[in-house]
Amino acid sequence: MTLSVSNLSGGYSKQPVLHDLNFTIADGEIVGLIGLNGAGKSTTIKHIIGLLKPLAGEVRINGLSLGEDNQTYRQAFSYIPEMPVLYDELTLREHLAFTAMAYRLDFDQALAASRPLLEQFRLWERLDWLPIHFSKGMKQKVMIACAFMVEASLYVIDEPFLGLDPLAANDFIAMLEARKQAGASVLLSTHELQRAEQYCDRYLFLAAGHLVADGSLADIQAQFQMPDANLEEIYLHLAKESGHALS
Ligand SMILES: Nc1ncnc2c1ncn2[C@@H]1O[C@H](COP(=O)(O)OP(=O)(O)OP(=O)(O)O)[C@@H](O)[C@H]1O
Repeated sequence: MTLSVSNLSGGYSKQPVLHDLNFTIADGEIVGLIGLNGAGKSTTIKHIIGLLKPLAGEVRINGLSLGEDNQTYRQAFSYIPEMPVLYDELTLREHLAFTAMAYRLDFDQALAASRPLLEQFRLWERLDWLPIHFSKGMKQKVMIACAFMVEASLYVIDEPFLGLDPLAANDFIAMLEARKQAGASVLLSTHELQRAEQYCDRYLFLAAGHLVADGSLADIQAQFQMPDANLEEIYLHLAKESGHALS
């Protein structure tokens, strides 16, 4: 089991935003984290990556909690934030070198392994550019390139498609699938439900900090007795059923 979240309650103050979440992600699984604005997707992610401390419960990656072994825990996952976070004074090459250092990778080897991805993203010839010269989508690609330079057990990705053109979005999905084939797990928050159906094995539906569904499309269709509905239809139904309380 790559990720296990047990009885997690948490948030930004003593008042919890997340309420008793329980879920797991197996090796080689791509799981979509879904919910309306404010449902708690980013907050869940912040708990998994150790930016927030649980008020109750725990998160384990490969069986370890952050408190048990900080270094091993942090090196087991790679994270792509919702908004690109780049250092103005570092070039793309230096961003990659910085990532390699954080994960104790040999930079030349890691860069060589990342070359196909950087070429696909048309960044290979821009290794010495500074972020100020990159477009929004290019900045997002830099974040993806840094995250995928690492062969992590778990990729935690917050809204990856913001700013990506359709070609880059397809390339990105192909990358996720390649890592999945290699046994890695992915937890990815997204509002793009139609696209999520192409590549997610399972979905976690969050509503007002509660986990209201966890399963494959077939599981969720059965749970809500909507056998022919797609993910978006089920989601809209859920949102309306609860009088828009899913926020
Ligand atoms: N830094 C913060 N301090 C206090 N409360 C916060 C903070 N960030 C988010 N929240 C609150 O936590 C709740 C969940 O927010 P979160 O960002 O996790 O939602 P989300 O599902 O990721 O939404 P979106 O789809 O808009 O990105 C919301 O009520 C929000 O107001």
